[in-house]
Amino acid sequence: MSFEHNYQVSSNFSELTHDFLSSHSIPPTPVNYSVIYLYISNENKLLSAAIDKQLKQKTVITADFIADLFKRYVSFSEQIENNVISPFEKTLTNMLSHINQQVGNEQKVSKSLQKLNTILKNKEHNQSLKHVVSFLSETINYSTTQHQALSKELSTTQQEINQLKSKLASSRQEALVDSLTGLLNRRGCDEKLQALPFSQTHSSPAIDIDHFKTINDDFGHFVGDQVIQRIAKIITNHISEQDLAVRFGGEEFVVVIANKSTSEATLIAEKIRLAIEKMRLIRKETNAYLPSISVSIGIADNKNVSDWNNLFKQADDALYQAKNSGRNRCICA
Ligand SMILES: Nc1nc2c(ncn2[C@@H]2O[C@H](COP(=O)(O)OP(=O)(O)OP(=O)(O)O)[C@@H](O)[C@H]2O)c(=O)[nH]1
Repeated sequence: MSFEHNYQVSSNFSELTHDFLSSHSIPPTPVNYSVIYLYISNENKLLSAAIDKQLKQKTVITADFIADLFKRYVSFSEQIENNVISPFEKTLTNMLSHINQQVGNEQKVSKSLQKLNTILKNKEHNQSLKHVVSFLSETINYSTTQHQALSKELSTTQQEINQLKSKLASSRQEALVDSLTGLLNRRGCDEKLQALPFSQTHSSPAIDIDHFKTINDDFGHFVGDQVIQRIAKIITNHISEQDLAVRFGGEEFVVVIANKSTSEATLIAEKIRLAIEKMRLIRKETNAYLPSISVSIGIADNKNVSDWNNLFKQADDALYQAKNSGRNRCICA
């Protein structure tokens, strides 16, 4: 979906959107505006068909109906921001500056009329001119009040748009992060990797908790979750800001150590392994220590592979070897 209309076309769509909203008594909230703007510009055929059907059946277009369309057809946050919110925001900003300019002009005219009124006060004859001046003053003041109210409403909508934009930005951010550990999830990993040139030397330890099932079985899922969180923290404490720590699966983590060869990455991985081995966790309910926990780590670098997936595959193969040769160890591919 791309909007390559020039400003005039967008403004026309915007006006028609406003007309549609007011003729159906729908408040111009960002969500309602987005859906109806897409309908007016006919950029989303399915959405347009749904609204046309509703109109054909002469069914009232309700806020719930629009919210549902928004969820079904518009909820790709980047698309909404680029294709709907940003053009709307531009139009809104232009309208707001136009109206505020208008208010300024009206206030100047009103001041001049007040001066004229004071001069005319002392003149006996000129009654009809006095009437005209007073009529103009009233009209201008009324118009100023209307424009100020409109300006206030548009400013509120502008604030709502800013809130919506920051909500969209944080939900986009949330979609890239694992909620249990705060590490990147796979999607977040894919996105961050795009900024890391594969041509440089990078290494990747794949880390998997040993016998994690028994921790869940013996102490429950909640304790299992806490173990995952503590291990995630240990991993992040041992890597630098340019490196990536990813929760790759349930109890498996992948780290990308940027600009470092396998030998340097192995030193880091070994420190992580030892820190996890030393970690002592106490159960609050019983005050008893949990048995010590270990991880197995497989490490690979990108010397002989063509892409990130193959690098992770090599690290995973090395991890498999670490598991098979007794666990609680680091093995290089
Ligand atoms: N608490 C908790 N458990 C999880 C989560 N994700 C996966 N698991 C559990 O992790 C366990 C993984 O078990 P297995 O794949 O058998 O591996 P393991 O017991 O760690 O054994 P090895 O990897 O062979 O050492 C399963 O019991 C899953 O239910 C999670 O988010 N929280």
